[in-house]
Amino acid sequence: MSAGLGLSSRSSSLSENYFRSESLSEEKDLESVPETGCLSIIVLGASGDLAKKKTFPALFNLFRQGFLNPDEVHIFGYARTKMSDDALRERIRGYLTPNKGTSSEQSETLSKFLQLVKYVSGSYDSEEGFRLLDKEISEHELAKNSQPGTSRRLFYLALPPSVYPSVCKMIRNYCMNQSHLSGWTRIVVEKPFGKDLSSAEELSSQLGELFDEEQLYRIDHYLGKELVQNLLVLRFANRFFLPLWNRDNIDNIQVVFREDFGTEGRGGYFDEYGIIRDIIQNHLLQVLCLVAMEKPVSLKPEHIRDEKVKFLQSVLPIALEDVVLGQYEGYRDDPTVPDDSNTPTFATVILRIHNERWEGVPFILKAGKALNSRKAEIRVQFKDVPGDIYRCKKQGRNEFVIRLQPSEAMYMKLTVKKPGLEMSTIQSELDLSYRQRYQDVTIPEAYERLILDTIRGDQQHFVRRDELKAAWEIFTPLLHKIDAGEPKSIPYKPGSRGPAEADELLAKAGYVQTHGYVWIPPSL
Ligand SMILES: NC(=O)C1=CN([C@@H]2O[C@H](COP(=O)(O)OP(=O)(O)OC[C@H]3O[C@@H](n4cnc5c(N)ncnc54)[C@H](OP(=O)(O)O)[C@@H]3O)[C@@H](O)[C@H]2O)C=CC1
Ligand SMILES: O=C1O[C@H](COP(=O)(O)O)[C@@H](O)[C@H](O)[C@H]1O
Repeated sequence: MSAGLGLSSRSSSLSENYFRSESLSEEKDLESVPETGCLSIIVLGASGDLAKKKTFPALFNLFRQGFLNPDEVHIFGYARTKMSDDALRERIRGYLTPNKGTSSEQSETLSKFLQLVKYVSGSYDSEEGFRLLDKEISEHELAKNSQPGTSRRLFYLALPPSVYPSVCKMIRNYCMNQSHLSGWTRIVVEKPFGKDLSSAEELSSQLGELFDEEQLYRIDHYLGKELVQNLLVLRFANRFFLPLWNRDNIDNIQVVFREDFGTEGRGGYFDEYGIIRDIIQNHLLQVLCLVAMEKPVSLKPEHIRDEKVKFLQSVLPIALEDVVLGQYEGYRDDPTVPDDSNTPTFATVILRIHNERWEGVPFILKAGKALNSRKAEIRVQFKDVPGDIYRCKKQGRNEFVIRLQPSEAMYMKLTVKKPGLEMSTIQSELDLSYRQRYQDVTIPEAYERLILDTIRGDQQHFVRRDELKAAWEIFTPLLHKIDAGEPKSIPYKPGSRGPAEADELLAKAGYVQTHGYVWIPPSL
């Protein structure tokens, strides 16, 4: 097994007993603390959708790349569903992508991983189940001769947030590692973290009474995506961008999420939350913070998160004329969705920023389900060239596009001379397409990277409590209005671009769409 995530220059393997060993560790000034205890990863809600599709596959990928040492690691699934260890293994087996190699090597790796997985059944609010879980974990720790106090326990809550408080209480009361020496107990919680400011604050207080902020990892998987992780490097390690990244040069910025499928199978959950809580308030806003925040004092996680909070606090209250909501036709056919639901499955929201760098620049957040394509991207549109002697304005503006998925890429749309004898101009691009440029690199899944960060104790890519509060402060007034029935969601056809009113809002905000130019990801 090779340790090949490309994250560490010194040592990437946990078997070498270091955490926080990223190549930037000196710059980050993070201590490298040797860890000798065994590691138990407990997936609560192991019978669920996220666990099988994301959490276990991420653990398997870390295992096959050498980041989880079988001599130290044990993985426990926990849920109410009654099943055996083998039944859980069978449930997740089909979601674990084999590594390269012969088929016998592949099946050997798979079965070694599955042997690390055990299952404990119990409820989320009873002492009995958690005492049993603790017993199983402790037996594993003893079997590995882990010195008391050195073992590490990572609890991953792949559960509906309604049960977070009771589960955290049970962990606190019955399953804690005795955290002296270098051991620890860490809790990963999934979004949504609340439904609005007050519910999020209540949840934060409940969890805050049980665990220190350093023990809580609020995961937002967009922060684990390769091109999102690249944003600060791009902005602060390149001279190119420093003088351009401001209101003098940039006309507008969009962060866009599109899916070409609806809420199939998740209608009940989705109708309670809607697209703003599901995607915009968390994933897109987190991306936006990294696009727009000021340079942090250093790469220490707290310095980075301080800057994100400052940016969030400079967002002005959202005006209703800066919002367009949509709902795709057929959404209400789902039996779990009420016939009169106004829940948006599409939204365009413009944020306005009150600070020196961004005053007057609209930040357009757009997300939709059941649209004509699946993609997520950041689009930075520059102002027109003053004194345009080539009269190329009609061809479109300079844009810098960061394609988060699919086909990770960064490209700059610019005007060039059309090759040939005539002196005329066309739009073209400088293109850094990852699949072509980094052919030998497998881009890790977001969850892989974030679970590894949790094991290493690096909270940089997790949402801090004050950051969460600031994010809810921005959206709560609008969400309460939508919950009360206004503004209304405009119907749109599945497979379309969403409501035409959204494009009109973009044009009003100053976005100039380029016609006739399409970026095509290069093929190998
Ligand atoms: N699925 C996804 O793609 C994503 C999910 N998330 C978040 O991850 C978390 C888990 O999501 P997901 O796996 O889809 O959820 P599921 O609905 O599949 O729930 C996970 C498990 O929790 C238990 N459970 C379900 N409902 C309840 C309930 N009302 N009370 C107590 N236990 C319950 C069930 O286990 P049992 O009955 O066996 O105890 C179930 O298998 C959620 O917070 C979700 O928002 C975030 C991003 C993407
Ligand atoms: O958190 C969520 O994200 C997924 C989209 O994730 P991606 O990594 O595939 O872009 C979305 O489908 C889901 O509704 C939402 O809860």
